[in-house]
Amino acid sequence: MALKLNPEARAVYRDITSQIKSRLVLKESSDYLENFSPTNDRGEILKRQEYLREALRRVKPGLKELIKRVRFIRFTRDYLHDRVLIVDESEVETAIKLGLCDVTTNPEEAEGYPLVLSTIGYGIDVELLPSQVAPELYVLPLWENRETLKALEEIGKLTGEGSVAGEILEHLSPFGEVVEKEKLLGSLDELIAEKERELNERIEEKLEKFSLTLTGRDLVKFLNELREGNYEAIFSHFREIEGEILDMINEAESELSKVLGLHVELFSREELYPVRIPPEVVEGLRTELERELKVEVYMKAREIAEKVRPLLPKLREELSKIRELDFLQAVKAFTEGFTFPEIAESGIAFLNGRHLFIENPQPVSYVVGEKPEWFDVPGAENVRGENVVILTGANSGGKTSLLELITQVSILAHMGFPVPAERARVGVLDELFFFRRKRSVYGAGAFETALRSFVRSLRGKGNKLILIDEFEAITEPGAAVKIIGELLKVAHEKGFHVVIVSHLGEDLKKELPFARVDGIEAKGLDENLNLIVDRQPVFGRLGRSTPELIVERLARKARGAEKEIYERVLRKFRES
Ligand SMILES: Nc1ncnc2c1ncn2[C@@H]1O[C@H](COP(=O)(O)OP(=O)(O)OP(=O)(O)O)[C@@H](O)[C@H]1O
Repeated sequence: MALKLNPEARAVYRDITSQIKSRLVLKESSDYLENFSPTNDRGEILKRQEYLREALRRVKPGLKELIKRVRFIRFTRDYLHDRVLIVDESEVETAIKLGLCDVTTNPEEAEGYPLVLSTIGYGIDVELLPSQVAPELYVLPLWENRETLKALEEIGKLTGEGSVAGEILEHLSPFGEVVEKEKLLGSLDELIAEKERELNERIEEKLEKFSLTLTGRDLVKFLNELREGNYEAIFSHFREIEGEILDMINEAESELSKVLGLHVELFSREELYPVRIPPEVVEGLRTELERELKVEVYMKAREIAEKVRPLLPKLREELSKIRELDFLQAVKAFTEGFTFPEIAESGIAFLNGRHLFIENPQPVSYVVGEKPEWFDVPGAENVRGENVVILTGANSGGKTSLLELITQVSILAHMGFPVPAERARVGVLDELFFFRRKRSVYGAGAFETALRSFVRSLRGKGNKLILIDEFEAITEPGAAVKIIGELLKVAHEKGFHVVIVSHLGEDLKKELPFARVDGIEAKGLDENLNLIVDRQPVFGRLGRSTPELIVERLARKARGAEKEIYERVLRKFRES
């Protein structure tokens, strides 16, 4: 069952999960976090710990960067309008069910489709399988996600778990040729216009040179031939240049043919200069190229799909594992330096716990309930396994922060996560209550609400940890001692664990012999009159309050009559 959290404990849980979520690369991975919601099942906690201990080792430096390159490859079932499938009457139903393209039994209806597939010999032979009818649907998503495949391959190497992505990439590589051709087809107009321009330029150059050779001696020869009526010689002169131009045209065409992978004849032989390709010829070429390419793409895709299909289940598995890896890298980053707590029957103890949301916190060691043998911090001899602790001490000493830290450690432990401490032991809880001090609300309404929440937390049985931040602020001190005293007795009788922040430590201690009183103390004042606080509570000792320290400081500094008065006040403090 889930560990029950009251609203303020739940808010701490939310803070923790949003910290982890902020370290995820993929939004989808946050689903994983839901498997780790706090539980009161000891076996489950231990199972999660065991899993995380192992799994967090798989996270290696650089993993996050690789995960950033991964996109989820979606194979969608599209209806392809460029093909028809000719089948036998008996196969029609199955073929239509594939839902991949038009289906017919009549070969005549196949006209107009660039791609004709058939199970009965009227086109490219296929079996009624998606991978044969529409192999592009397998290959294209993979081709477009080569970056993801490369990342998966590297992740496989990094984690040592291997990957099928490398093999898939190898199979895919021949697809590059047809993709190149598709690109070429897209820029056919520019390609041809460029060739046309280039060719005209070369012809023009040739003609210019030709006109130059005609000057001088050639001109005299030419005139002589003209006079003699030797037209044949004149024509041969021109034919020579005509031949050269034709050579150039042929050369240009064979270059284009090579690029397009198809024999083309584009330039008119009638009009040699300027050469010009009529638009309808370009269109004709485009149609032909498109048709050829369709078949080529299909054939290549089919060949590749055949090889790649058996690898897809493993690829899917790898992709879904990416979420897990992403989750793990986020957890690892968040829990850097944390330790897995021992899971015990009850109570909570930790050494050098570090508050999650205070920057550079002073580490604090704390224990509620049974004291582990390793809990040997200074003053630990004053800890006697008390279940109920009253936390007292200086203003802004860190009392609230300590309750928060206890909540954080408890929640993380119940998630099966490591906790921010050097060592920790956490008893399995059924319920965790955290009551913050209600700062701005005063009056009977606030008191009533607070009292009701407190009492409600004491109902029933089970393992409970109840953390209460200064209850008396909303009632009179005298009444508070009576109320808190009785309620803590109930908690004690029921074996619940309680930490309550109170300034009434002294009075409560008299009422509650079973409780321990801890104190967070100011070590003194710095040169700016600021308190120097030791965040580590002193076990079994009331925390000196701030006013006392200030009086002490003034008493030390003052002279004469004033000093005497300060000392008298100070003595009053010391008496109690
Ligand atoms: N372990 C710690 N290390 C460093 N700073 C801390 C630590 N604990 C608390 N602080 C800082 O001390 C300040 C006061 O803390 P907190 O509010 O917990 O004190 P408090 O004793 O509950 O105060 P109040 O008497 O007003 O209720 C906060 O700014 C907090 O960030």
